[in-house]
Amino acid sequence: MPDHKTIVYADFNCPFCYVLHQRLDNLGLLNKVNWRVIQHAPGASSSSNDPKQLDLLKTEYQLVLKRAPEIKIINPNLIPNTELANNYLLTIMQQYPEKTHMFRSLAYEALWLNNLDISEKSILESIIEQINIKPLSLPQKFDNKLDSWQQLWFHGDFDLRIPALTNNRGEVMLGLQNAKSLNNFIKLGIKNNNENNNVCGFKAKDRIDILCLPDSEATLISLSENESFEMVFHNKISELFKSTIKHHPCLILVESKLDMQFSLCSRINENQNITIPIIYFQNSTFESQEMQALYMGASDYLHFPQQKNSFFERLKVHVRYKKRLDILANHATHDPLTGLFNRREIDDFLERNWRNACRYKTEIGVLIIDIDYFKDYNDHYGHINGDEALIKVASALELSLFRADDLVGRIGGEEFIVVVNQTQNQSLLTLAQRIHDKISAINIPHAKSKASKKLTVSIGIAISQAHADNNYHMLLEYADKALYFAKSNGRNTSEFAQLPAPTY
Ligand SMILES: Nc1nc2c(ncn2[C@@H]2O[C@H](COP(=O)(O)OP(=O)(O)OP(=O)(O)O)[C@@H](O)[C@H]2O)c(=O)[nH]1
Repeated sequence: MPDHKTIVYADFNCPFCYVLHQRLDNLGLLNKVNWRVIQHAPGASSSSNDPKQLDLLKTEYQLVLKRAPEIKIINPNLIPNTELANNYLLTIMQQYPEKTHMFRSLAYEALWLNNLDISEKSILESIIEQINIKPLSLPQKFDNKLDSWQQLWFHGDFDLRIPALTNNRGEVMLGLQNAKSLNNFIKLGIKNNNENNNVCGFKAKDRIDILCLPDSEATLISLSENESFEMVFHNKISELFKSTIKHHPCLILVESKLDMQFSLCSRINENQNITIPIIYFQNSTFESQEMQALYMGASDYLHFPQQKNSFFERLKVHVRYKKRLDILANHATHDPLTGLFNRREIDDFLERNWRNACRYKTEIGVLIIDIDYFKDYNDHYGHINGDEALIKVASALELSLFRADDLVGRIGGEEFIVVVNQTQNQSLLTLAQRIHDKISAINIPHAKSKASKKLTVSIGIAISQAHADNNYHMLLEYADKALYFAKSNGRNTSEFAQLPAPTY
């Protein structure tokens, strides 16, 4: 039988998550769960020793002492940002899977027993050294995997709480549970929710990236004392733009004097993946440029002197709408089972990239990946295990891609697609082989397959120089034909099709 593990969403900097981790370890249940690290305060750019947050942490710490007296824990004097630690963990999961558990335990203990700041590279490297791993270079691509876990947690039924446990029937158990509840949920799939108030109350601060003059900065800081925003100030438009791409703040705030042409609006709005409200403000009573700003794509234009008192409330309204929009956008573009892009988003992506490739006369490649004998798999193991296999295949596909601008999506049923820009025949063949290898490595038994004892896929590959003569639908047709040949040739293999060269 394929294993169907419980998924745990947790952060390194949450005391309930640490204690749950240790409790599962004591119960011998850690190998029965998939531990997915997320950031409970994803906007926070650095570690924090803000007294209010530390007070909250102290309350949580005292609760943990009562609820888990068997676990050793101290109350650290800072709340580390966990982005880097998460990246290390994911890299180790991929490159040294057998050491994942050791790294995770030591990183947790560094913070919760030794009061070490695990946002520091040197601390993480010393942990790596302890477990005999050479210094790691962190591949950029893994950010996407962390993002997808973050999104699955964010849009799941977890009420934005951690630790959150979920099984493959979609049942959810929140908080630090006692041993009996954990055993029941993880081993038997029975849910009792005894301690569901033991969740991390550490609330994410919404990040705002701001470009303004020093006077305005001082006033904003003084006005924002009780606000739940993390404000990150910049001196230059280029810096603000780079930071936006990297951190995806909830909102961008710009003093209109510093971007008189509203150039930031065009730069941000050109990039269709970014849906961040841009708010301009003026800190003077000079003539307002409101009309022009709104025309250029700003979400609002505020007059600081007159609207000082309601300034932050107005920003909060924009953030609230942005969050609602993000949730809807996620539903519209992602497949709910695997978290991959859905058919609609794949079509949009192909359309956009085809146009670009026509302009630059580059080649686009697609791989259509279809699981072999999946009907027999479902019939033999049941639909729930079938769903779990689809999730694992999706994850293997994501991990097969190395370039940030490649796309992987679920076309429907047991069929997936990978789209690769600026590519060549040989690179696509190499990628297809990597996918076969990754699927083989996840090792899902398939007793009813005639191709192998394990679950396998067939892949149809097509490549074309993008040109006004052809279009991406033709590319998909060719990939489909190639897939048909791969199926006819015994499955668990790839076939290649090249579209005819353009005629002019
Ligand atoms: N568990 C599960 N099964 C699905 C899902 N979507 C489609 N399927 C199943 O996927 C199977 C696809 O079967 P077929 O199209 O006959 O293909 P196949 O059995 O994989 O055979 P070949 O592709 O020829 O190797 C069907 O049984 C569908 O019910 C899903 O979301 N979850």
